[in-house]
Amino acid sequence: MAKYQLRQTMLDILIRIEKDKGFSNLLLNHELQQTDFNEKDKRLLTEVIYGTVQNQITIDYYLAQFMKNKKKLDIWVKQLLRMSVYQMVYLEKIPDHAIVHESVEIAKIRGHKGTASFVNGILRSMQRKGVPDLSLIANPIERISIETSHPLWLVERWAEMYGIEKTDAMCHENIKHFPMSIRIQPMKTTRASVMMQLENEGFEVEPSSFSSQGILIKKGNIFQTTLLQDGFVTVQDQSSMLTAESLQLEPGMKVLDTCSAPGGKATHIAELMTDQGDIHACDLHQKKVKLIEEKAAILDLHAISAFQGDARKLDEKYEEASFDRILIDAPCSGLGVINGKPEIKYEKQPSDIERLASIQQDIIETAASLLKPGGLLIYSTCTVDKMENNQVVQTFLENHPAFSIDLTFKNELSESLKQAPGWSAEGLQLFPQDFQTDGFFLTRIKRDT
Ligand SMILES: C[S@@+](CC[C@H](N)C(=O)[O-])C[C@H]1O[C@@H](n2cnc3c(N)ncnc32)[C@H](O)[C@@H]1O
Repeated sequence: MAKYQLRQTMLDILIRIEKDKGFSNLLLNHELQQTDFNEKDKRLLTEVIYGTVQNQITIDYYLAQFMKNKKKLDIWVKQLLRMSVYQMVYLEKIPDHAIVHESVEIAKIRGHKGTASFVNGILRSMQRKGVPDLSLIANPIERISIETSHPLWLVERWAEMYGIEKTDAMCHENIKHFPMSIRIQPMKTTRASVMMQLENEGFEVEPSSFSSQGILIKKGNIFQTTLLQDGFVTVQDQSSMLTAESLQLEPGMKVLDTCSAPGGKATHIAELMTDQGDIHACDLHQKKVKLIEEKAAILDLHAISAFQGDARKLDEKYEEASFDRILIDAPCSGLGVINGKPEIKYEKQPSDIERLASIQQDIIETAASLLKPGGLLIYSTCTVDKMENNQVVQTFLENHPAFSIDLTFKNELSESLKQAPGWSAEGLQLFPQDFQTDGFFLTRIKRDT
């Protein structure tokens, strides 16, 4: 193995995340499959990559205190400094002198003596002087932004929409470690037997209160079992399980899933219909249609037919009032999944939210016409933003008196969800801090006539 291989790999991944705007989880999974690092090193690699990206604004604030000359750094130098600071400030297990030594050696290999001494100077002064106390930042918006590494515009936007306290809690939750959740395939196994198997293998698990198929994994790595590849379980955030759970599905129904890839919710729909019925799963991108098919195949589900299509034009493919149930799990800014995909918070701009809200509006306008009278439609997103959630739904209802919000789905949920703080006249906004799930919005709409 080449010298400093682990840190060099960390650095290469961080450079790619910044250059290619790649998703850290995808790049990391790919890398972990390629390398022959031992489990301990793989864990450290994961921790440093996520931690460095997750805390980037905080780290840059720390670094700025030690860089007199504000010259623009090469990407690799910037990322090397960031990952070194992450390890020095956030990880206790590695001594600072070892981190500084390795970083300086890597700087010598990748750059020249001058770069190495620049890196050495900054890291040694930080080691000597320590980092500034962020709680002393007087402006609360700025403090939250720097403490939790969320861009200022986003903190301002959330504070305006949800108040400063909720925003503070949400931003802090977004940088914590969340337990993962899985959904069992109930036609192949039971929740009790999967939980028992996992416990026997040393996992810590808990039943989910969101779905009778859900299991929370508090400790253990599900990817090291054969349960996923054998199609007994699939990974799904608990919040997402609420969509199919709230559709009042029955075997034999005709269902449309307008934005379906990679098929997490379509397969849940099929399971709740005991794989009997007609599930039309649409996605805009042909290559993603394959993902839906693969997920259905692995879970042994056959009632789903996946196809490429634009949800804004589905009225050209189907007659009005064709479906008993419709799910619109709309493309969105993803500001609810910052915890697992931290780069989202740096990449999204207010203009993206406006653009997406307009697409969401077009999708709901078209898809709703395909719902039968008496039928139910779920509109959901994995974002926390009123423009993409409450406003899209409100505008739709204003223009379509034949539809109304059916908040009775609240009564079908668990006691804890009934008490969720995010209920409004438009539906349920889950905040990450409420149940340690993705930030997620859903509502149920009924076609009355
Ligand atoms: C939030 S994801 C869906 C996740 C999926 N429902 C699941 O549970 O696995 C949104 C999906 O909408 C797709 N999409 C974006 N614009 C679309 C459009 N105009 N019509 C149909 N699908 C679209 C994206 O390709 C993406 O796969």
